[in-house]
Amino acid sequence: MAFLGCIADDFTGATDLANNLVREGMRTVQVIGVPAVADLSGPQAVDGVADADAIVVALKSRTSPVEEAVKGSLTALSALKAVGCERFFFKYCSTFDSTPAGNIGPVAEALRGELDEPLAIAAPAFPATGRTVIHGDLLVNGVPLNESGMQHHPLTPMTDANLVRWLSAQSQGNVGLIDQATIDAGVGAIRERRDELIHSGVSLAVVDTVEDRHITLLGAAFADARLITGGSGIALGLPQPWRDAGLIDANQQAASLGDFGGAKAIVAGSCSERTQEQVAAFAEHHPALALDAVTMADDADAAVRFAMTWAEARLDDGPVLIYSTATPEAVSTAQQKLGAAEAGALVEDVLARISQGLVAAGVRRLIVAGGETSGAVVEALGIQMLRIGPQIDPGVPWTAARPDLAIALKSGNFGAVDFFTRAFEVCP
Ligand SMILES: Nc1ncnc2c1ncn2[C@@H]1O[C@H](COP(=O)(O)OP(=O)(O)O)[C@@H](O)[C@H]1O
Ligand SMILES: O=C(O)[C@@H](O)C(=O)COP(=O)(O)O
Repeated sequence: MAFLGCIADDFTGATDLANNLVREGMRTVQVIGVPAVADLSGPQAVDGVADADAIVVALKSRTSPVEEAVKGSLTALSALKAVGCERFFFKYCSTFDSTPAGNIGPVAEALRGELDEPLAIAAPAFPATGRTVIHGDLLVNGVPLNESGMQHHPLTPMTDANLVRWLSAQSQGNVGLIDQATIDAGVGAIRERRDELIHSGVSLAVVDTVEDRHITLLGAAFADARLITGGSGIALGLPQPWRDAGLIDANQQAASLGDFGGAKAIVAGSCSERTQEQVAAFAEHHPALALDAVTMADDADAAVRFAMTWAEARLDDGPVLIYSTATPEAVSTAQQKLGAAEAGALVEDVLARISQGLVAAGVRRLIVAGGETSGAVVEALGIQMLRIGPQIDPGVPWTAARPDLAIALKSGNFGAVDFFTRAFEVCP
């Protein structure tokens, strides 16, 4: 019976979390969306659920209206409770992707209320990918979040690096901070600070995290919490204290995925700085097709047909890349013409239909870049569950979507610059 139930607000985030849990020796199943949650128990139960230590439910709730995000997350929580999970994890982005309206605060508060926990930590940092929190400020490779490129995100522009302020704007309750000095003072000091915050009426606490040792200390201090909220980094610190307390089994090996043949393709809808670099690096030596959002708006069907004709002529010769990845200036032009949400939805829809076409044309190893984009693609492909395989770079594993389809969901900002070529060398 699974011990840990996780609710992830997007699909790349869900595989990132599942990857870290697997690396820490927990048998982990990732299921897709609220419909799949209904299949967690009973005779139709998704394969692997019965033996899993952790279940990760991937939602696409990061940018949905607040009420929808809260409702979907509570539905996932009750399904996870129904299959016997005792601890819960709300996974959001290591760059805290959200708007001043939500959805991190409202979802965290709803889950905390439902679980009757007095306080939940907010722990987005993932030092292995360069995300740290110090004095409550989120840094990406040492640069404040609001200067890191994330201020230009098409859907969740992050214009303030201070998470206490950002999370307070989204929350009804009070938000506090557990700072680095307290964490360095050890588990006892962290727990004292937690109690102090609870007594002063704080219900969400941002935690500083600069190095991996902070993750270990926080994991030990909060191993008894029923709810953890954060990025996948904090999940690296939890399995060992749970094992020490006899709550989960000894270390398990991640299953290998087997062999995948067939054609290879990449679909990129992320406009993050790192994806822009990865697209440029790949396009230097491989076929790459850029799609323009404004042109798509004129005739989306024609854009899909054009991309498929282009891809089908090249798939036999090696991996191809189809991308809408664009500079902040190009994104802003498209958003002014179409509206930000409308442009995002249109591009996601076109890339999702192209992905369907690619799989129908024989692609068996598919990389998708971008969290929202991945959500749209996985939904269009009708995938219900992903089995986690080998890691390509921190936060991004290959997964098996079907016995004959390997898929890697890459967060916009994750992966080395040569990710798109190297991924196919790691591929099962
Ligand atoms: N050229 C473009 N113009 C406007 N919006 C775009 C363009 N390309 C992609 N988008 C949208 O930007 C959003 C990128 O978000 P996402 O896929 O989550 O990437 P990331 O992982 O970098 O956050 C998606 O909604 C996508 O459809
Ligand atoms: O925590 C992270 O950075 C990732 O797991 C994640 O959530 C990525 O989201 P996108 O950048 O939208 O892919």
